[in-house]
Amino acid sequence: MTAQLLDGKSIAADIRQQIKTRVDALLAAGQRAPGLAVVLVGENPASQVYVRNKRKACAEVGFRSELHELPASTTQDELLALIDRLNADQDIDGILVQLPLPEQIDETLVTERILPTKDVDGFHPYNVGRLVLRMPLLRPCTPKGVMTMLERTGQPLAGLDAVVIGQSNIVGRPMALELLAARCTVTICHSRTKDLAEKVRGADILVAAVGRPRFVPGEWIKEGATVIDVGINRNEDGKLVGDVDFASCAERAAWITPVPGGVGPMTIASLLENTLQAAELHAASQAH
Ligand SMILES: Nc1nc(=O)c2c([nH]1)NC[C@@H]1CN(c3ccc(C(=O)N[C@@H](CCC(=O)O)C(=O)O)cc3)C=[N+]21
Repeated sequence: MTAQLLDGKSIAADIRQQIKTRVDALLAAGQRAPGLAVVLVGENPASQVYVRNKRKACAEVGFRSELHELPASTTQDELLALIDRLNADQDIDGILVQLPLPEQIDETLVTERILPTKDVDGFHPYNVGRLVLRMPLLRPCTPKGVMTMLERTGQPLAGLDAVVIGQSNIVGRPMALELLAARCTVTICHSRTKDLAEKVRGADILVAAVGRPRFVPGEWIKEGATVIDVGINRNEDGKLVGDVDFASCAERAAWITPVPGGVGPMTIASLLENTLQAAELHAASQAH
C-alpha cells in the first residue's frame, strides 16, 4: 500500500479561508477584528521564525496582532506585569507567550497568569482540566490540528486503537485526551515503555511526538494505519525531518502527514481558530 498524503499546508489554507469569511462578517456587523498578543522573550532564532509565521497568518485572516519583544534579561515580575496588562486590555482576545522562556522565568507561573478565556495555546490548567472532563473550552493547538486532519480522512475514529508516542504537556497528553474523547482506545508510550515496536504495530492511528529524527521505522507500522508525525527536527544539512521515517512508513500506511507541511501549519491554523473562539467568548461576555 502507498499512503495518501494528509496535506496540512492545504487543509490549513482552507481553514484560514473559512476564518477570513467569519472575520469579514464580524467587521460588516460593526464589530472589531479579533486581536492576538504574541509575547517573545529573548532571541531564540527558531522562536523568531515561528512568531513571524503566526503573525503572518493573523494578518492573512484579518486579525489584529501585536508583538511584544522583551530582552532575554526580562524578570519574571516584568513578564507577569505585561500579562496583567494584556488580560485587562479589552482589545486583546488571545495571549500567546512563546515557549521556551529564559531560565529565570517560571513557565508554570506565567501560563497560570493568563486568563483562561485568553489562553489561546490551551495550556492553562483550567483549559487542560476542561479537556480532561470532555468539556473543552480552548484546546491545545497541535492536538486540535491533528484531530482536524484525522477528520479529513473521513474514517470514523470510535473504537480505533491509537498510540501516542510522547507524554509532554503540550502535545502527547492533550493528544491522548483528544483521541479518548473521540472514543479511540488510547495507549500513551514514552521513554520507559516496554516493547514499543509491539505497541506501535497494533496502532490504527499513530501519533509520533518524540523529538528524535526518523525514530519510527516502516516495519513498526500496521498495514492501512494513519501516521501523524508531530516531530520537527533539523538534521545535519539543516533540513527538517520528522519523527517517522517517511519513505518506509508511507509504504504501509493508508494516510501519512509530511514534515514540513503537515502538523506544523495545522498548529498555526488551530491558533487562529482559538483566537476567533476567544473573541466570540469575549463579545458574548460583554453583551450583558
Ligand atoms: N506558546 C507556544 N505555543 C506554540 O504553539 C509553540 C511554542 N510556544 N513554542 C514552539 C512550538 C513550535 N511550534 C510550531 C508551530 C508551527 C510550525 C510550522 O509551521 N512548521 C512548518 C515549517 C517551519 C520551518 O520551516 O521551520 C512546517 O512544519 O511545515 C512549527 C512549530 C509552535 N510552538
